[in-house]
Amino acid sequence: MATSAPTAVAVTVAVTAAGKNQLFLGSFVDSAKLDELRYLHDAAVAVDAAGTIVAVEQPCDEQKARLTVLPRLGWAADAVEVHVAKPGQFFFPGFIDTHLHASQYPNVGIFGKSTLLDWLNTYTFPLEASLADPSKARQVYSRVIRKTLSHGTTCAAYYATVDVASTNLLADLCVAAGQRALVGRVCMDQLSPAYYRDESPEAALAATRASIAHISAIDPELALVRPVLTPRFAPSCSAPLMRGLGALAAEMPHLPIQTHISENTNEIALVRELFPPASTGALDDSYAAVYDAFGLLTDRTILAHGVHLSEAEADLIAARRAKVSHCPCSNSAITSGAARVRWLLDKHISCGLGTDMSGGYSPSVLEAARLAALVSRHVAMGGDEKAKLSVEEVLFLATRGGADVVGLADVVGAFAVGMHWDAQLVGLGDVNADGEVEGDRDEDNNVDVFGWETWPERVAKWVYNGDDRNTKRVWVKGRLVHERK
Ligand SMILES: Nc1nc2[nH]cnc2c(=O)[nH]1
Ligand SMILES: [Zn+2]
Repeated sequence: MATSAPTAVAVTVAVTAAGKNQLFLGSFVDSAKLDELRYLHDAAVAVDAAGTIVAVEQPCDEQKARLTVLPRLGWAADAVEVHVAKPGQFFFPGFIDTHLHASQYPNVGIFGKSTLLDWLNTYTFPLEASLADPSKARQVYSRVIRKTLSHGTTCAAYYATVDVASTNLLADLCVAAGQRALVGRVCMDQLSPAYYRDESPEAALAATRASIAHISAIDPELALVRPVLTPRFAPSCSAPLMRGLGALAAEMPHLPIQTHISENTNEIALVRELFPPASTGALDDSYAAVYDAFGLLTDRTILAHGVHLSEAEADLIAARRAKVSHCPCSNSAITSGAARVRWLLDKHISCGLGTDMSGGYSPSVLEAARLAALVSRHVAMGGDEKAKLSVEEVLFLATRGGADVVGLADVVGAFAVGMHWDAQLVGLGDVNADGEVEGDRDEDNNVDVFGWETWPERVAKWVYNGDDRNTKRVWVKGRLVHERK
């Protein structure tokens, strides 16, 4: 099927930031390092009108902030918007979903007993193809953006479809809603039904360039959305297309690349059959070596899954400094396997979390974090006791780890001067000293806090029982993009 014509004129949509200086007061929690959270209580974070954090002060209440921080910043007191977290609430960095298919959102939960290759043909390709209808694409993409924002996802690495116009629409909608995003037009010119594939490698590359041009035009500084080269996975791409995408990656070194790798054993066998090393000049017959042979295994590459990687492949990925998006929900739902995250981390491979909707059934990165913890326990039960991931570790993957995976390690994922205010306000059900429920109503909250828990215990209860009801407010680059009423 041909991709539809690119939209003729790129509409410049204002990439809005907060527009006003802001002061956030209360408790802040972020990752100090992989296995350690930092707790800043009675603290203040000042965010300028462009959405950048300009001061982090602790201890600091509103009075002290007005007397010291605001004058130091040269901010007039009446021109600052103040946000105070209630006792028991805390600010946490926004989540980063390093791998999801916006186009598959209507199918969440619909996968039966399928595994990857039959799942693609039965459920996925028909739905993706149907989004060439612009009104359907608008409906689906608007809802996936709203839903992920409501779960605290401030940055998402999206796959759209092969269709240029609707891929561009996804980028427009991200800008309008204020969600930070990588948006990829899916490249696939073989082994999928005739109704859903690029007509030729040349057509795929031209369509990819058209989408890159549109996204670059609506956000010239790539402040919020950026295009991402998206070979669906090796079996979907002919050698000429892979070669062309490798050349495009070299021509545009600012662009990230996203794809899938070693998710399912039948998929791996297919790659071996399709790309014998003699035909590609690859180092060996592994899946990672195929991407490497085409110049697609780089420090800008996001590899989803990596469930069945060999030792040598992981070493190659580490050597190329490519990143891995761990997708525990999807890997469990469509029975792909249990990725060995500790093993990857021990090889110094940067890892983040992906919901991989709709291979994964949940739009929530918090759910992905919880499942990462559980799947790591299954790996541990397989004999590797140190495979277990802690609450601190899965939250690192959901924030700072993810930021590194999408190439934004210096921009988002933590509360530090110079980083952007991409954050969520988390509220848990709390009780006062008399045992009365304070803050959030019991019926609108799945986390019961009794009052005697330590802060690490509260955060653990959030990870294991929390959901979007605890996500009270969400900001991206200083702009309020979601508020739970
Ligand atoms: N999980 C998942 N794996 C893939 N491999 C190729 N395409 C897909 C997809 O859409 N989802
Ligand atoms: Zn995927």
